[in-house]
Amino acid sequence: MDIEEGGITVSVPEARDGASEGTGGGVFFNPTQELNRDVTVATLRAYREREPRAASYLDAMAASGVRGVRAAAEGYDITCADVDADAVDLAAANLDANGLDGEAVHRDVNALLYDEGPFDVVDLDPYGTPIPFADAAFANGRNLICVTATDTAPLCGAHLQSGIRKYGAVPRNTDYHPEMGLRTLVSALVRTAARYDKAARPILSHVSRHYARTYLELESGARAADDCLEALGHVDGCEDCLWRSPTRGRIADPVDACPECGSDRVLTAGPIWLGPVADPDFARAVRREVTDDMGEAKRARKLLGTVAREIDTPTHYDQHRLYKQWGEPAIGMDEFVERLRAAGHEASRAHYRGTAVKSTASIPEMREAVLGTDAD
Ligand SMILES: C[S@@+](CC[C@H](N)C(=O)[O-])C[C@H]1O[C@@H](n2cnc3c(N)ncnc32)[C@H](O)[C@@H]1O
Repeated sequence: MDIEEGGITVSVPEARDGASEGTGGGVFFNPTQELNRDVTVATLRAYREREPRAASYLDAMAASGVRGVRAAAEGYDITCADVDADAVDLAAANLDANGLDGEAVHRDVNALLYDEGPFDVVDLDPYGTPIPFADAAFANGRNLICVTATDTAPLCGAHLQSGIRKYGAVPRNTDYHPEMGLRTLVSALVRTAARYDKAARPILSHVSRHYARTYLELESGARAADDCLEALGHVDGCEDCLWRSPTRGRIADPVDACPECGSDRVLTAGPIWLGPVADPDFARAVRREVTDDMGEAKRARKLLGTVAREIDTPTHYDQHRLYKQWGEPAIGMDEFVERLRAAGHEASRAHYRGTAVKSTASIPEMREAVLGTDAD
């Protein structure tokens, strides 16, 4: 069937249960990833202003080619790659049908990157973890690496051993799992880039539905890579009172007991990325590039606006859980954030959950700020 997305028309297989599967069910297409693709296109537009030399775009896992076709329509010099021959034929036909130039190649993207790289922008959009493709992408990417990861259970510590194996980090299953997942992913990608003497800094990231997406800008040089690694660290967190303590530095020095409530239920996660996951100015620039021909324009603008305003903390608190702990009825989120700010604390909402609040205040400070009474 034909679908319209962001001003282009592409032929895609019939979707079953939201997404068509690559194996046995034809070429993969997931209509619910339109938000991801709309944000990608807006990012490619904004990135051109930031780095005018960026011209080539590798849609490394093209499937129907919808992402690459949309990038071609933006003027990028695109290559669509896939190991599925049907996908390559479909991507080529979709480029053709839209009158756009570009290549569709039947290649394993790891081999392609080493044989044909470098590419200015490399977009990894695999099934599950991107890690099998990360070395080739960072070794052969020049400016921007865009990465989707859908294996949220390993990333956020719900499947601990799998997370440790794939990401070379200890992710913990905390109640701030969107941050945990995203920062475990970025940690692994930053360490991968460092192997090639490159700094990889996230300039935009979001956690939406069941995936994390991050855009990492590259800077070549051993010193830049070293500086970037300084933003890795670990977080100690108490499962009982929700106390959390992020510490930068590569060597974890975990605590045995919570300094706030004395509980020994303290979990240490790391190395995770403790630096910024987005550049607020770039997020605003991307937001300005969202256009009304995008099917998810409304959600994309809301998401990017919240990302731009989000404060830079590696954890968040769930407002309902805080009020439960305090034994008080919850107030509205905007009012909650306002009261924290009025008391002099940095505070914001988070883009991934309506009840998530980010703040530099400790829990006793938050309680004081919003209830006007200190913790017992
Ligand atoms: C999730 S789909 C990509 C969806 C697509 N980017 C979109 O926006 O609709 C993953 C694709 O990766 C392809 N793939 C898996 N391993 C690959 C490899 N080593 N090299 C190139 N493509 C690969 C699969 O055949 C599948 O088409």
